Amino acid sequence: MLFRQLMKCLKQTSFSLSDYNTKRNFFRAVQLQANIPGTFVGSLKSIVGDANVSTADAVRDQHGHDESHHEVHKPDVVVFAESLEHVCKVAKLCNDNKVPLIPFGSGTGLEGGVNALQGGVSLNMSKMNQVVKVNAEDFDCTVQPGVMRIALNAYLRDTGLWFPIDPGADASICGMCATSASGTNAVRYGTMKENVLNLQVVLPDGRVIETAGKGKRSRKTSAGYNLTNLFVGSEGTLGIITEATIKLYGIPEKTIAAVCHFDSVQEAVDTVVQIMQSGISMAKLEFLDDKAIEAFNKYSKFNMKVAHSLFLEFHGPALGLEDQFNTVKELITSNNGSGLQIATDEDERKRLWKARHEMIWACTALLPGSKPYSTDVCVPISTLPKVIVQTKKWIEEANIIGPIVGHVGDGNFHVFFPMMRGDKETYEKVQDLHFKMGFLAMEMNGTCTGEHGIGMGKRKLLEKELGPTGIEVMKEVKKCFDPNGIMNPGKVFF
Ligand SMILES: Cc1cc2c(cc1C)N(C[C@H](O)[C@H](O)[C@H](O)COP(=O)(O)OP(=O)(O)OC[C@H]1O[C@@H](n3cnc4c(N)ncnc43)[C@H](O)[C@@H]1O)c1[nH]c(=O)[nH]c(=O)c1N2
Ligand SMILES: CC(C)C(=O)C(=O)O
Ligand SMILES: [Mn+2]
Repeated sequence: MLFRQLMKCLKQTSFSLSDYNTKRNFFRAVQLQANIPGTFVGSLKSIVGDANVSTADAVRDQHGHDESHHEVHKPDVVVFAESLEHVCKVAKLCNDNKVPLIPFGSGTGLEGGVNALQGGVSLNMSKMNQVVKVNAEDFDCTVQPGVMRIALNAYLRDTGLWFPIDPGADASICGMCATSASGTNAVRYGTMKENVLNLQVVLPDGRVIETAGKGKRSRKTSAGYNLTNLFVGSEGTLGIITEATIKLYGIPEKTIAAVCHFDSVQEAVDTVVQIMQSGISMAKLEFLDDKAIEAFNKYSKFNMKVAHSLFLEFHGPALGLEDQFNTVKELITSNNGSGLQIATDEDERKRLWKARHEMIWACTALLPGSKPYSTDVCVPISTLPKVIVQTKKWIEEANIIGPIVGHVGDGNFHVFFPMMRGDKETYEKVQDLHFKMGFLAMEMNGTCTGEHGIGMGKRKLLEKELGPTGIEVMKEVKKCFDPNGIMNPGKVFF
């Protein structure tokens, strides 16, 4: 009976929200904590030392969730790796005993990537935190998995270089590789996919590979399959990233930030589309709707006009930057934009962007005591006005709080839904909206996630996005790297 129910769930091609929830609960019911052999924890201790193994409830709890709304799933044990050798031996031990292994970067993910759905070992990489090498003359560097984005930029400051990919959160660079993170600067510098030159990866059986070949860091390669980008965005399901070689950039000579406002979403987003179509190389091009500006003002103590707004930033040599700015200014005016204000002063700019990066918390604060549920879709830029206008209509119809904030220069945007724990009615409305947005994005030839990944929250949407054959091929790829299915089980696919 159970088997038949399972097969029915799996075969269904179309689905509704209630099917999805039934399916989720069904899977949850059959998933037990990993059956860890009695001697297993002792073996872990003999590899990494007693002090680097914890079964304490608080530590397991901390490793059983990220910053998302997804419910906590604790690992059975947390291991802190201090070296490549530790990682290889722990992976092999887990593989030999068929125990789930979940890499843990800094736990800032937004789709439940680190949650231990089937228990097992959470492998915390934070103690491997050395910058291995900076090749300033080649604009690249190699880092261990525990190196954090802000620390790396502080380390690089004297070289005049920086790593611009900025998801707002202070995440680990290898965690950012694993989720293919991006954020506000992607419109100019790309995402992690465009910025990783090589990765050192430990496979579940303990073998080590460098995805572009040992020590390789050329800007271009057409040598064989692109294993590097197979691991970028793999969300800990194929192997453990133990080093990343990434591109660096010169700190821009001049930076101008600006803000302007619009009466309608359509005019604001039309302006974005026209700026992008004019070929101007924006560094940041962000949209905040009126509701988001309300939250922004309240949380970060600004006094901005409450209207649909664009936050813009230009990077470049002083020569020519003002011309670019003036062209953008004309486009803003021609779309009835108003209140254009510029910030060239560094402190002012930092305050503006800090407040932008805190929008998830600003929106959460609209409902005291709530937790954030965030969504993330990305569409071809010309379809963006239609998708945002429709999303806003759905939010209004559902009568829920849902400010819209986005990296619209990339066609990517989020809705932040503050949610009270246990508020089933709102949760169902939000789940429904998250599906509708995902489907609409796909209909417009976009994706259900531009930057937060699939994790545990978007597995069903991925099935729709790739279709059965696409999913089947992805599963075959996983099998090739991880035949025992120990790497972060239950993520990306069911
Ligand atoms: C306030 C705020 C704001 C934002 C974001 C988060 C928060 C809290 N994010 C999400 C952010 O990008 C994401 O949190 C990081 O890329 C994940 O890095 P962690 O080190 O925290 O990985 P974390 O520990 O959360 O792990 C994430 C996934 O990667 C895997 N993983 C981690 N380290 C690994 C390793 N060494 N090897 C293999 N797998 C590994 C994990 O198993 C998991 O599946 C985001 N993102 C974005 O793209 N744009 C944005 O604008 C934002 N904004
Ligand atoms: C969902 C959030 C945190 C985000 O990605 C952003 O603020 O851009
Ligand atoms: Mn974002």
